[in-house]
Amino acid sequence: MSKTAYVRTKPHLNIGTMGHVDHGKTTLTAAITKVLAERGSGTFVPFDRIDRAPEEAARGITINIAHVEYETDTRHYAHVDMPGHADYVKNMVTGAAQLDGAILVVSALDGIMPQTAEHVLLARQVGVDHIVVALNKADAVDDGEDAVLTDLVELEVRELLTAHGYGGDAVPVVRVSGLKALEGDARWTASIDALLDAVDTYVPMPERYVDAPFLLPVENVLTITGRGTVVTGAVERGTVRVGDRVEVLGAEVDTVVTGVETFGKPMEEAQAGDSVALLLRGVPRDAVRRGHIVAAPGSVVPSRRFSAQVYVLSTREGGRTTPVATGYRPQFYIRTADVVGDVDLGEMAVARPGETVTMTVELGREVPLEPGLGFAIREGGRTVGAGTVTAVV
Ligand SMILES: Nc1nc2c(ncn2[C@@H]2O[C@H](COP(=O)(O)OP(=O)(O)OP(=O)(O)O)[C@@H](O)[C@H]2O)c(=O)[nH]1
Ligand SMILES: [Mg+2]
Repeated sequence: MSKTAYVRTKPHLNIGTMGHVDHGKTTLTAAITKVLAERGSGTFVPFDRIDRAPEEAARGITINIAHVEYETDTRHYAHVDMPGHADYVKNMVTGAAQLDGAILVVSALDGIMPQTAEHVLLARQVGVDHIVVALNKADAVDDGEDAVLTDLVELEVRELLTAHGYGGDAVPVVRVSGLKALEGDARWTASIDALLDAVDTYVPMPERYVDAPFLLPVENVLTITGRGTVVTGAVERGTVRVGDRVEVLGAEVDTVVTGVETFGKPMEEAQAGDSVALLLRGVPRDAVRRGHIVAAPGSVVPSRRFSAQVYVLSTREGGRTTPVATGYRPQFYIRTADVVGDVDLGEMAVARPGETVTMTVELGREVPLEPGLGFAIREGGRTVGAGTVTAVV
């Protein structure tokens, strides 16, 4: 089994598609890989390979986010295709947490829909600072009367972005057709080129904390027969190499990294921002779970209590219809972890939908926490709040 090693020749960024169900995220993702494959940089990943990641078929585990990789002239990208269904927001939260930028896909035919707004809100909350808009299905609107409607959709999207602090006037909005580009239509292939140019220029290279102690939140755990247990995820900070000692917080095991890969290619050193798979020596498959943290030994201390600033989603945004009070016990999505927590609102006592409040939270188990860390609050399968840790108590 000879595998070509990953050679770092261009800066690496993590981006992804998000947006309402059926607005064309997966089609656009496939189209991007096709257009770039034809330029000679990357492999075409057809639609049905994105919606159904090979891992999902082979192992019967649910990987609700599909990763593809591609290169433009200046950058190497890992791209996640976010599912649009409300049920999958949890995956969006954990997937979006590692995004340096996002492509918001909005159908020019339908305009802003509830999940368009929900994804923008979540993106803001998990720290995605740059959004480029793909006004998709532009092929299906004719150049006459419909053009006015498309202008209105564009205006509406810019307003939505501004309302969430994205400076909507400056955001690139590119009219594209993923479907026609996939069919090889020259006009629409050019629209994908324009979209990629917008991503290349508008999404800046983020600061990578490569000198900090290594930390990787575990997204998935797999077993490779004959090799051992593999964890996957994005390196949040630091670097890791084969032979490095690490600890798995949550599993409370110390181990050694015996393999580092990205997109199936072995790499000498993974660094902050890379999506990787780590082979861990002698760790039983069922000892490690999504939500655990692989870190440089002794570099993080998990805790249970923190104070936070939280925005309680309004009813219109899909949030609760009634206020929350002290004693409220929802699920907290922190990095890739999903932990129950007790809310104490102090003197405020209640928080109404649409309000921003401070609260103290006591989690059901310890997780690594630090000021500035973003999280989502979910209840009965929907997002009801989004917050930021202000202090670890
Ligand atoms: N006319 C037209 N139809 C499109 C375009 N892109 C996607 N579609 C169609 O829209 C439908 C949804 O496309 P998908 O790519 O599956 O949408 P999605 O956003 O990934 O959907 P979910 O993953 O289910 O949220 C399909 O029938 C596509 O063929 C486009 O550019 N033009
Ligand atoms: Mg899809």
